[in-house]
Amino acid sequence: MTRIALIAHDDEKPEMIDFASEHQSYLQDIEIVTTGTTGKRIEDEVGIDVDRKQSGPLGGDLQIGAEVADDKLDGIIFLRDPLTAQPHEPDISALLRICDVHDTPMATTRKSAEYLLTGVALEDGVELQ
Ligand SMILES: O=C(CO)COP(=O)(O)O
Repeated sequence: MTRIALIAHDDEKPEMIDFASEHQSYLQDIEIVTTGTTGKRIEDEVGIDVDRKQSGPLGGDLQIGAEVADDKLDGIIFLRDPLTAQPHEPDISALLRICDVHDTPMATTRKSAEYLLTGVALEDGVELQ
């Protein structure tokens, strides 16, 4: 089963909700893992079930990184806020690094997220509109 992670920093959460709503019909058919607050908002506002880990500052990025280390993820969409310092920056760096180590695709902007999801869906034989 295809499994992807969705993560967004606070300023980027509206963008993530918009993205998840646009692709709701595909996302509801695959497994989604999220950090805590991102996942709560996706569940409440988009209406798809997700596997919610801890909030980012409490270790959620590391929990998702552990899945990458186990090669459980087909991709990560991580809409990062490039203009705000995060208290858990070391965890974020660790997640980026482990994605590089395992060649797990990561998209950090809306447009790259569209490309990533299009590619992942194609591997499932699904053409996103
Ligand atoms: O901080 C985050 C990723 O680094 C996101 O965490 P939340 O989804 O809990 O806000």
